Formats: sequence, structure tokens, C-alpha cells
Amino acid sequence: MPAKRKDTPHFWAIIDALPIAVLLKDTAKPEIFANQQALQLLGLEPSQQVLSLSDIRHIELTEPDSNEVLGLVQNPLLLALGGSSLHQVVYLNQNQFRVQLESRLIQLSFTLSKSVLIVLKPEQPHDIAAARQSSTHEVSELEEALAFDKLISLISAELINVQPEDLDTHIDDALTALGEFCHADRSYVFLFHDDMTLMSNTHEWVRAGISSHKDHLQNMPEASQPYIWQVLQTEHVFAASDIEQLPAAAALEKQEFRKEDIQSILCSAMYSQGQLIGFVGCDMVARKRAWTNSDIRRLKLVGNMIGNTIQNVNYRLSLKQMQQELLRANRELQELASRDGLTGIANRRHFDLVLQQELNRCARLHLPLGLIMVDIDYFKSYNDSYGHLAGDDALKQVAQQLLQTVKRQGELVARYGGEEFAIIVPGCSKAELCLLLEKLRSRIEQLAIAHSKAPTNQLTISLGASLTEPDKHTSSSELINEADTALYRAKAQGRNQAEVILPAENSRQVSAIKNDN
Ligand SMILES: Nc1nc2c(ncn2[C@@H]2O[C@H](COP(=O)(O)OP(=O)(O)OP(=O)(O)O)[C@@H](O)[C@H]2O)c(=O)[nH]1
Repeated sequence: MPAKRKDTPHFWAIIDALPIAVLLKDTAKPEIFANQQALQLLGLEPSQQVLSLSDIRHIELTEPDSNEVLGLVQNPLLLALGGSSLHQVVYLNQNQFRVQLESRLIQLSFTLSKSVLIVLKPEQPHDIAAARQSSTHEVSELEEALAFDKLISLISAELINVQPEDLDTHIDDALTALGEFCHADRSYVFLFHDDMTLMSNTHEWVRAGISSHKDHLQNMPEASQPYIWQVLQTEHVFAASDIEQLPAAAALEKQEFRKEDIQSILCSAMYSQGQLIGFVGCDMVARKRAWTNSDIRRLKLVGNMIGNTIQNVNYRLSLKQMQQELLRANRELQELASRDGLTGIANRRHFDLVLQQELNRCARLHLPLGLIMVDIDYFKSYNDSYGHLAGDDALKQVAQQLLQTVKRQGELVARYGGEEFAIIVPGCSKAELCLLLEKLRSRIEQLAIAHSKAPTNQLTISLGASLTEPDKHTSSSELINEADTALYRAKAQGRNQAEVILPAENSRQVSAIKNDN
């Protein structure tokens, strides 16, 4: 049930059940309510009772005689939704129904706002001629101005939340409305480039049979049209009812206008955040035209609307860009905060987080969890013999070897502190853990980093591991303590070897993996 129907359910139920097709729009709200008859007539789903303007725009309507599809400007549904009084016969394309449209503004006694009610009447063929006659009556200038304003307000209502990808379509719609209502031959938008030295014709509407020059009007330097550029900046509107009457200073413009067969031209500056960003304009090609105040008013209206929309879209784009930059900076910061500065592998902070996560996960899934503590042997004397920088380099090499050996998903190698590393090995069996320990030990041995003060004459590591089947009571410090105890034993038993504490029926079983050398 659409939210707005909750306020006055009886009213909506009555409208819904009416035997005539009704579209109802609260002038203050964007949604349009369609009753069941209207949905059926428009070929829409019975459940789609709340329509948007876009839904309406996509309904194809044709002229009864010419069978021409009605464009945006002549679309009687849109005009009626804008509040224009209409009595018009059109065809609905999907089933060739003849539909008569009527709209009127009604004041509902139990709602706060004005609403537009549109009645759609399927027509009998013999009624069409009479209905058409009434619809072709000359529309007075006032009515036309009203219809234009309503159409523009409908378009601008859609523009408020326009997405960047829909901007071009909406500007094209506005130019179509402008061109048709001003009876112009062309309507267009020019935008200045960021540095204000060039301008380009970005959007254009041309009447059928009139030539387009958009492709040639790209990247035009200020010097090629200096007069119009200056007039727009100082007076905001450039109006020439006869281009031949333009002053000598407009010689370059006249040359360009003749090339495009322009007889009369009207342009209005567009602003975004108070900055001139371009202009919107109309050309007369077929005949000269004395521009009226209402032409200028319409042009300014469309120019303001497009300028505001471009501003909105630019705000949105820069907001999106800023959000993306913030997210990236955040990710980089997070990444930095979880890395060890010297070795580039995970740091203690990240290790603590991951160990707790893995502990919880393994307890939940009843998986074993292995934890290995690694300590470089005789590292103090290595530093003393070879210097602190060589010590740093050895630490980096060891870290890289550990990282390359421990590669399974979910496993983590971290620098625990000083010359000590910690490795989390979730879901591994006792045999797998023992194999990994030996692999790690031998990899460091194979690095063959000379260490004259060590009994083996090279840099080695000792490893202590714990293997647990954690439950929700197991703590990370328990695991670390067990692995540390195992490491202490490996050191005590001669170094360059590994020791594991395994789970065994309520007690711990100790197993040593000795270096055979
Ligand atoms: N170069 C360098 N040395 C470090 C770093 N962090 C810790 N160390 C050194 O690592 C050494 C660790 O020495 P000890 O804890 O005495 O252990 P050990 O000499 O390796 O002896 P065992 O562990 O018993 O084999 C100390 O000399 C620390 O200064 C580091 O970032 N860079």
C-alpha cells in the first residue's frame, strides 16, 4: 500500500473503485495516483498505483489523424498534470484505444492541498471529430504561457534529483520545450570551459528541416565571438531581431550567424554558484523575429533551470568524488595502521584483531586453531656483530620467507614485536601444523644468512606452536601463552627447532620437532 494512502484510505478506495479512469496528483507532491481503470487503460500493472512523471512520459500517445507520436511538448498527459484544462483526443499506442483527456484543478475538502484530477475517457470513434474540433481552437498567448510554465515546472521538478547520467536527456527536454513554445528553429546550450577561454555547443534542438551546426561549434575561442561574449557578461541577455542590424563590433558574430543562416538570435547567460558558465539560446532561420519580453522571460527561465541543474549535478559529482577520496584515504590509513613499518607484514595490532576473529570463528565452526610463535636465534649477538642495519635487513628477509611459506586463505603472518613473529593457522590438523613448522624452520636455514656467533654459523629460528580446539571460553592469551611455552622449550632444547603443544583429552600433550642436523 503506498504510504500516502494510509492518511485517507476510504477516499483512495473510492477513487480506485470508480468506473472511470482517473489520475490524481497533489500539486505539492511528485507522485501520481492511478486508479484501477486508469492502470488498465494505460496498460500498466494493477499493483503499480503510484506513478512517477517518468512513467507517464513513457506512455506513447499519438495524434488521431496523423498517427504522429506526440512529443514532450504536446504530451497532453504532462500538460494536464501541470494543471492545464484540456479536452483532447489522443490515441494510446499499445491498443489503439481512443482516449479523451480532461483535467481540472480540484480542492479536496479533506486534504490540505490542491490536486490535479485527470479523467481519461475511452472515446467512441464518432465523437472524435467533434472533440478534435474543440481541441484545435487557437490557444491564446496567455494559455500558451501558462502551459509553458507548467511544462517547465514539471521538467524542473524532475531535475531536482537528476542523476549525472540523466542530465543530458533533461537538458534536451528543456530545449525541446523552449524551441517549440518559442516557435524557434533552433534552441541550444553553450558551456564555457573551466578556464573561460573556450566555449562549446553541448546540447541542441533543431526543428525538422533546419540544419544543425553543433559539430562545428566546439572549442570556440573567446576571440572568435568577442561581442556576444562581452554582451552576455555585462548585460546577461543578447537579443538580435535582425542580425544585419548588429553593430560593427559584432562583425565576427555576423559572419558566423550568416554561415548558420540565422536571421534572429536570442541568448541568455547561465550561472552556477554566481559564476557565468555558458548560455542558452534560440535561433530563427526561416524568418526574422522581433523577440518579445515573454520570449526573453522563457529563455531566462530555462537558462536558470539548466544552470541550477548543472550546479546540482556538479555538487553531487564533487561530493561523490570527495566521498571516494575519503574512502580511499581511509582504506590507506587502515592499511597503514595494520602494517609493520620495517618488514611490511601485518603488525601486532592487526594480529590481535585477527586472532580474536579466528578464535571466534573456529569455536563456532568447531575447527582447530594453530598458533605459531617464531623467534630468531642469537639475534642480539647478530646485531652486535653485524650492526643494527644488518639486523633490520635480516628481519626483513625472515619476514618475507615466513610470508611466502604461509599462504593459505585465513592464515596470517605478523611481526609480534622485536625479533619475534606470530603466525595464525586456522583449520589445520596436527600433521599439517608439524609439516608447516619444519618447512618454516628449514626455509630460514636455507636463507643461509651468515652468523659467526651462532653454533650453526648461520641465522636460524626457533618455533613454538599451540594447537587448540577452541570453544567460546578459550581466550587468545591462553593460546599465546601455550605457544610461548612451546617456544621457550624449543630454545631451551638447543634452538633451530620447533615444539608443539597439542590438545589431548583434558590435558596437553607436548611434541618436539627436532632439527635432524
Ligand atoms: N636490528 C634490529 N634488532 C632488533 C629489532 N627488534 C629487536 N631487535 C633485537 O633483537 C634482539 C633480541 O635479543 P634477545 O631477546 O636477547 O634474544 P636473542 O639474542 O635472539 O637470543 P635467543 O632468542 O635466546 O636466541 C635484541 O638485541 C634486540 O635489540 C629490530 O627491529 N631491528
